[in-house]
Amino acid sequence: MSETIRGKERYESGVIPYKKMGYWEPDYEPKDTDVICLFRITPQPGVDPEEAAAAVAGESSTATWTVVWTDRLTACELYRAKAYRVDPVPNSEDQFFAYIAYDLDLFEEGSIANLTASIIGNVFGFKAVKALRLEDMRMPVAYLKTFQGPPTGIVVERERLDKFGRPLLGATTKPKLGLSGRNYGRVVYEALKGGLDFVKDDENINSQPFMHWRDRFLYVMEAVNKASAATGEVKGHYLNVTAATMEDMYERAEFAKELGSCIIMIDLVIGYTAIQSMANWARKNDMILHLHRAGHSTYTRQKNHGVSFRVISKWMRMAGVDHIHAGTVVGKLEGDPNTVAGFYDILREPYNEQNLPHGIFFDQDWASLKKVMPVASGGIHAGQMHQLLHYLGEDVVLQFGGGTIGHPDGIAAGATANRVALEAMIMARNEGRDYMEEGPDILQKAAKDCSPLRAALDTWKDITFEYTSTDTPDFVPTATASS
Ligand SMILES: O=C(COP(=O)(O)O)[C@H](O)[C@H](O)COP(=O)(O)O
Ligand SMILES: [Mg+2]
Repeated sequence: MSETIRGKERYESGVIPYKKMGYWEPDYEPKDTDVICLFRITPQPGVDPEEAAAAVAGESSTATWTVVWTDRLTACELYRAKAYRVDPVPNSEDQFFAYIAYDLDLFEEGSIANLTASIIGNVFGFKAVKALRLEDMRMPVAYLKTFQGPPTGIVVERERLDKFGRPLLGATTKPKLGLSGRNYGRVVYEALKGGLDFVKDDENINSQPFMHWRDRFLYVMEAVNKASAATGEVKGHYLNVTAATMEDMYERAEFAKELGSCIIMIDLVIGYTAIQSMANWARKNDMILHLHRAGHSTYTRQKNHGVSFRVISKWMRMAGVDHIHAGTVVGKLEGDPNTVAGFYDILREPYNEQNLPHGIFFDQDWASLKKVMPVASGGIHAGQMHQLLHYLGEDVVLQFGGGTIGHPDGIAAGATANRVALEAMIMARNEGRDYMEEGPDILQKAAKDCSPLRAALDTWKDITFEYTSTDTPDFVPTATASS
């Protein structure tokens, strides 16, 4: 008992050994081949920020709580992570940005599981810190080259779909649970026939008693094929293959392929290794891989603790997904314009320059890894089309679940409203008009010739989910990041 209290007192009085053990090196110059992490650290009261940073460096690399003689049997100077810089977080009393560099030799090639077991393995429960958030990472090109990245990428996806120059349109089938296979297929057919490019399963649709997965796949693909024939366009439905085991997921993915689907879907909750395995499968089978970020808010939402979604975006581009849900700005789920723009930059750019307002702390060369198509989904509707195009750009899937299936005149009308609104906005953009400023007028004009759009605008006119101050980053980043 007395030992435990002494241990706690050591933390509270700031006497923790990691700095002395060599995990704090203010003169360290990170190498091009180092992995660099930026942590937001809230040290326990009384713990010196440099000590806390050294503790995080230690526990996320080689250290334990005391000196071990076996260190001397290793190249410990090389393998120790180095905390080399600590800056106070502007406008905060007790938070610090800590920069930590890790040698490339600490990580197995091409394994997100191995990377994360170090970087987020133990440190988040560490007594030396009250809270800890992984804000950003700089991946060295040498390390990125050991990952294969997205199986398809934005360019090839557009070529396969034969759709260019506009965002793609999708919808999540609703209600989330309960439809039988045949009714489910009807929703899919109507939405595709009405003008959408994709429909998708919801994150929690797998193989429940009301609709087993094979029924879902059969009815959905019948709907996709009929809609393609009726419209002359390539159509798709993200068949969610998420299941309890890899064997089940492979079986479902194979069946999707056999039925001619161009895309399958997985949920983030299946885990990093399972995602990488499904990416390999998609690569071998010429399949687009859609990822729903189910579960991420449990660790991405709090601004002082957890992992930023920009880091998850990086890991997923490396692991290899083609689509990832990345926020809407104007929809029902949290995300301010700048932070969401940062996620989209990470997914779509070949090279990210440091952009502190977007939350991007490091220059990042993506080493030719393909681009991931961001998916905007959650509480969006046709009346927001100008805002969606303005905030999210052209390489994005705009996905309207309630905003298609909740249309008063039915699902096909909901889909048509979205397609007409999008095409009106794209035409305005192509004519060089300020579609953000003129957006509402452009939509009203288009609605004169399109009664489904008229009904959509009348139904959802007032609904915009404004972002609130709690969703904005709680710092104005002024510190210059080094890389
Ligand atoms: O079912 C929906 C949206 O339905 P609706 O369009 O009816 O709101 C998706 O699961 C969420 O968008 C996920 O959120 P995110 O995309 O932020 O991960
Ligand atoms: Mg959903």
